[in-house]
Amino acid sequence: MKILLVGNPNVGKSVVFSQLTGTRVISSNYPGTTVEYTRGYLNLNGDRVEVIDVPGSYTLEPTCKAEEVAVAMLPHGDIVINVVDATNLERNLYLTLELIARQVPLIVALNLWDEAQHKGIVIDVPKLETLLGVPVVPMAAIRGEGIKQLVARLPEARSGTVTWQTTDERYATVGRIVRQVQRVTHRHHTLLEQLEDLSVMPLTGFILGGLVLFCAFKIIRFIGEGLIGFLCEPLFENWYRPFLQKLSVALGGTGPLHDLLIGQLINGQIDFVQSLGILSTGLYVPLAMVFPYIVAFYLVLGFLEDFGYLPRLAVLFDGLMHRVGLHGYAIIPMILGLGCNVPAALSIRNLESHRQKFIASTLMAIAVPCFSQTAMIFALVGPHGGLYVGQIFLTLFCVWLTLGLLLNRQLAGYTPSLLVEIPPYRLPGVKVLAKKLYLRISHFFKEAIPFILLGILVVNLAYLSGFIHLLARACEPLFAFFFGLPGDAAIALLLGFLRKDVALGILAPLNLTPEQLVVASTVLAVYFPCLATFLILLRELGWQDMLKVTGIMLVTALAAGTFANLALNRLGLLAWIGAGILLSLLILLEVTHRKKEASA
Ligand SMILES: Nc1nc2c(ncn2[C@@H]2O[C@H](COP(=O)(O)OP(=O)(O)OP(=O)(O)O)[C@@H](O)[C@H]2O)c(=O)[nH]1
Ligand SMILES: [Mg+2]
Repeated sequence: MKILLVGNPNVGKSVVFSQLTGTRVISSNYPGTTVEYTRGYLNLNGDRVEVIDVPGSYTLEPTCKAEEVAVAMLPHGDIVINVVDATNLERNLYLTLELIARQVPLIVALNLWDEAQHKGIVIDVPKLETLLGVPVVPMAAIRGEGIKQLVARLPEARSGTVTWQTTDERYATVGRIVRQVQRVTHRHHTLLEQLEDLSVMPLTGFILGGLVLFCAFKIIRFIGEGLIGFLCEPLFENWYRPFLQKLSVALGGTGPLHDLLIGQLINGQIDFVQSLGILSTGLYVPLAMVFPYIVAFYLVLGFLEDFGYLPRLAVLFDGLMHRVGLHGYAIIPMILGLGCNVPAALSIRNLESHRQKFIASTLMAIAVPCFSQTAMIFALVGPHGGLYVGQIFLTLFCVWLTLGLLLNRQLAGYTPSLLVEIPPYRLPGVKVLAKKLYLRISHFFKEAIPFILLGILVVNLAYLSGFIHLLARACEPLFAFFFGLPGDAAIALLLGFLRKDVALGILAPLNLTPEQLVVASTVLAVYFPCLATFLILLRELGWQDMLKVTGIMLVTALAAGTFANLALNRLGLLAWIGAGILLSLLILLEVTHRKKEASA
């Protein structure tokens, strides 16, 4: 038997799913969190029943890929649990009536019951049951309330009894039902609701936005540095180093096996960053350099997600995003991409048109560095001064903006306006945040550690076999001319296909100047996403478009690297002034183009 969880976006389907099956999936306070269906199992009176978490959908006449997935799933379900937002009955019942028209065995889970009570919304559940002709179970899934009743009443699922003919009649029916079952009592606005208004009003919105970003950054640094200083460093230095040193001596201090496991000794010592052995650098980079910041970043992101801040950022940035051919909601893949490009690439599916998907994928893959990469940039370049780090991110932002403006001009079509449901602010529970953090960290471990070890292995083999010298010599002229980099940096680019953080780690033993580090980090960020991201984008966009995106990446990498090289090593400020003029021209063009369009 198969049970489908169907409902509007952001009504708590994934939370109900986790409660029913014990399978953890990511839930967040914005529409479009789930874009692929997820399977789990429920034990129903001794039978193993399959439960499927279906992407959110407003209607059974699909308007985007996530909705298509939802509709395609429908014929496969034996029972459909329609999760409904009790605070938003009017909008949600439209889909319920569509489901009833399909004659599927239905049961309604009236979720967010706690929030409805806070808002003074009273719903007459028995009456709703009679009017719809299907069982209705009120619940607050996040606290596990009502889940038991839902399971107990599953056998009662049946096709409903409401009927209508035209679309207009269906709207009228929804209106009639809501009038009969719902009563809203008066109450005062809460502090959170006042904050909701302030965060999208232009002036206060941007001030609050700036404040949020500033605090987010401070907190991430505080937690990240704290974890490194008090946990990771002491563990590695006091506990792991002596063990590794003994192993090194036992292996004779040199030889292929020693190089592979421990790496090169630097001044007779193991250097966790530069030795490049699987057991030294291979574990130190992910666990002591990247992991602490990943924890910090995802903690802060998880809070902002569940609080409901991200869609408000979408509203604030809608204007800017339209200039680069996207609407505000594309800020969500960009922000997710700052964590890991893989879920970001998946979330691009929520954008409506192919044009938007193409632009968003290109911008995200090229100019949004993932947090593993960012952590390594801070670790490697940071000690040389904030100005160098700033240069990398400023260059990436300029690349993002320039490329967006260009793509928006070149690609046919237009960007639809932002139609997004803004969820209410909610104070997230600690347990919910902890679960999400756990999910994302375990994803990091599954994704990162094997690839990092593989990466280090590849580097070692490349050194041992002499391949690296061949590659370096081949790349030497090109790298020296465009980027001012030694040919040896080529191995980093080669590894960037696997993981950007290891690739950056490879730069450490090359004794690059701070300027060279900046150029190399910039090129590494831009030229290609990691393999995992590439494969997802390939599936979303298809071969032809992915080939185009790859072409754009390579050209952009060449341009960005050359620019960084010129700015740092030859022209200095002049290069930035030139870039500024070019960008201003592009923006001017865009503005006049807009004005012309508006007057025409
Ligand atoms: N207060 C309250 N919050 C809830 C409840 N159920 C879910 N939430 C919150 O509502 C938000 C949306 O939950 P999700 O499970 O991601 O919603 P979804 O329907 O899967 O959303 P999509 O995957 O985007 O379609 C999250 O922030 C949840 O923590 C509930 O019963 N009460
Ligand atoms: Mg979901």
